[in-house]
Amino acid sequence: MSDMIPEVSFFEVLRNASRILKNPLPFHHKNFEKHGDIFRVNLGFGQSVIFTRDAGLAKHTLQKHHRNYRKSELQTRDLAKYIGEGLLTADGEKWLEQRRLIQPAFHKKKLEEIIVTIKSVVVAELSKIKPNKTFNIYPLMGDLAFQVVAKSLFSYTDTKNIISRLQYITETAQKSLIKEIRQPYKRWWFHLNGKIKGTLRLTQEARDILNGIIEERKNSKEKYNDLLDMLLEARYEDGSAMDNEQLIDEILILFTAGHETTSNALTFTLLLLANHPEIQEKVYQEVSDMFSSDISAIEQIAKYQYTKQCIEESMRLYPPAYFSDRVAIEDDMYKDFFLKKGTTILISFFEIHKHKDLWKDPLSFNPDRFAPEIDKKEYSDSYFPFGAGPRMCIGNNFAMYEMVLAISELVRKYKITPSFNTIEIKPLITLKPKNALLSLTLR
Ligand code: HEM
Repeated sequence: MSDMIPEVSFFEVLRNASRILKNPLPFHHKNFEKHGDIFRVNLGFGQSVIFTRDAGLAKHTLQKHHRNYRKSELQTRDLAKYIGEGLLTADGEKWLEQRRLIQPAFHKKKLEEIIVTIKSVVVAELSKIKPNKTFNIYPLMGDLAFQVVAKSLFSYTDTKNIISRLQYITETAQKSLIKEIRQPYKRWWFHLNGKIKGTLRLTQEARDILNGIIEERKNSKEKYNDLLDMLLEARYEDGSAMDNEQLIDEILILFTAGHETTSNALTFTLLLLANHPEIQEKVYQEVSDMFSSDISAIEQIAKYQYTKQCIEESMRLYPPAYFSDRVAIEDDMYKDFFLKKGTTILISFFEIHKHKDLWKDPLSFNPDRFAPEIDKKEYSDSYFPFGAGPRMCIGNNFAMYEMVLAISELVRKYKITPSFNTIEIKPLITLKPKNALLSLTLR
């Protein structure tokens, strides 16, 4: 039976191999333009992957027919190697059990309890800015995002050096993983030269550090109302709590899932605001007006609507999680397309977010697309910065709170000017900014 899906030959893949390794996005785009919104890439040796920028197929796999799909081994087994089997990397029953257990800690009402911590970390990190100098803002946003997750978890642990060490280990493990995924043919060499062993040693060190923090907290009579307390108090249906090993897996997952994505989104938003002074001015009007009445962090988040729209529009143009994948568990149909059991579908959020049939003037930065008077239905089926369906990002509200606070604090204090020509991207596991050179002058 023909599945009706046009195919990109293995020869084409080989011919473009070095370009794909550097940056696969232009190859994807060229093929979407040539073949339409769904095509198959032949990877040789009987292997193939379906690529899609069909928003309907994205919804089909992630939401409407999600029971017929699981994540690929790349997103589960490979990623779990260093960060363990937690929410992001687990599948099936284990995932569902963990999601039910952890979801309440990320509920908006619960997050309000840690918002003061988030804001104080944002303010402390931004105080490190040296004004009137051109510098790369990306590392600062990386530190900010890591500190926010870490302090939300362990608000009152004396952890300054410990947190830096955990950040170093998380980032090193991520870099090793990218190397292994991008150069699978060199895996034997990474084993031989001790790179893989070295990374595993580092992640074991992180696990030992976290075990110490958890034990200390369990033995303490104090209540801190931070994420760690919430995770320690969470109970499975049978009344039991997570054991230390599972808790450590989940903490490492929160570090990994919550830090690079957020720092990418923050950086891209700042680059776009630098390039669009009139939009930056509108954000400044919003945040400087409100601040005169010295409102609380939670009120800031509610009121800084235009700031939020800028972040949403930035994640449309530069979605930090720029793709996801799913594998069909059983044969399935989508429209006239046959999706055979075992087929891997790679969903390009990057392409969906810029599809000319879905967005007007798709390449322009226009935060008004997300204005409150616009009916959400107009874009909700074509906009996936946090994914969709039951596996949608658990930290979406957390991330939005953090980003609104960071962008508003920054724009209120500084005028942002660009020291780059065009915004360049580095598509790795997440979509990273390449040249985040900015100059910040005190207002
Ligand atoms: C701008 C920031 C963020 C973006 C763009 C983002 C994006 C995403 C996306 C697209 C997914 C779904 C992946 C899929 O279905 O294949 C996801 C899942 C997840 N995210 Fe986020 N995320 C962000 C911030 C955060 C934060 C701050 C946390 C936690 C503190 C977090 C924790 C998670 C977890 C645990 C999952 C797995 C959920 C599950 O499978 O049940 N993320 N994220």
